[in-house]
Amino acid sequence: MDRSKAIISVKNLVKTYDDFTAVKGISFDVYENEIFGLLGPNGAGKTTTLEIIETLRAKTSGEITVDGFSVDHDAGAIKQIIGVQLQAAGYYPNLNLVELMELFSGLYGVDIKPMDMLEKVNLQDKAKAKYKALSGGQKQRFSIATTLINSPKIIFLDEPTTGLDPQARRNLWDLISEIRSNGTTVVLTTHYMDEAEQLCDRVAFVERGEIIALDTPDQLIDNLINSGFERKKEVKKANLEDVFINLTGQEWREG
Ligand SMILES: Nc1ncnc2c1ncn2[C@@H]1O[C@H](COP(=O)(O)OP(=O)(O)OP(=O)(O)O)[C@@H](O)[C@H]1O
Repeated sequence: MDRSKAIISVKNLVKTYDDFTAVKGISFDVYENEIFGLLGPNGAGKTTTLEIIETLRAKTSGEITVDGFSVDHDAGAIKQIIGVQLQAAGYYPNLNLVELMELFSGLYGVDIKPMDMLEKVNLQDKAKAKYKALSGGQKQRFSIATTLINSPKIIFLDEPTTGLDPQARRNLWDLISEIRSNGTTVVLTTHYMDEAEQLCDRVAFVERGEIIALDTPDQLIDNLINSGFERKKEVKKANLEDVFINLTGQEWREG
């Protein structure tokens, strides 16, 4: 992560829906090549914020730049350098994964090798499968592959691991880390605190349209401990999820 360079800058972002204010003047930067998490309860305003940055939703007020481009004047340029997960409804049911990749690369106007994209997310064995025949984890991996088609500088992942089993989640964390290692900035939303702790360089807690904390997971935890907080119960060195992973193995096995 390069702290000297903000690749996304959000200043005083406000979004109102009729008389309801969903986002109440939030400001934050995302640094180049970090994994940045937006955390918070249902309805906090995470998806709204993401979609405004992605230029898919209009803001009410505030200023946003993405890699120096303004969402007000340069939405087209922003779309070229970001990767966004497509809605599953866009995955035509009669096409297999290779054919879908060909279709999407055509839409982006880029020339990619579909098998290379599928290999990036370890779905080469499913090249001829239809999307609906994939497991939950495989569907998510395919969806992440579609964000990489235009070799974006930044990808946005909205709850990438919701509904997945522990192995599939950990596999996806590895994939997201690998994407970052290859130089891509990642902005994600999640409800899972273990995910944020393991994966994110920095997290912003959003509640009722406001950012109530923003820092590295480590610093946020240290701040809490320094304030005198103590867990009521002694924590064991492993938890039930570790038992599950230990019993069932960690390899890719959702096929
Ligand atoms: N198109 C819309 N019209 C009216 N209200 C909306 C619209 N979209 C979102 N909202 C409201 O704005 C608030 C924020 O919604 P948003 O989807 O951004 O929350 P979220 O933090 O992503 O929640 P979740 O974790 O459930 O996905 C919610 O109260 C929601 O009902």
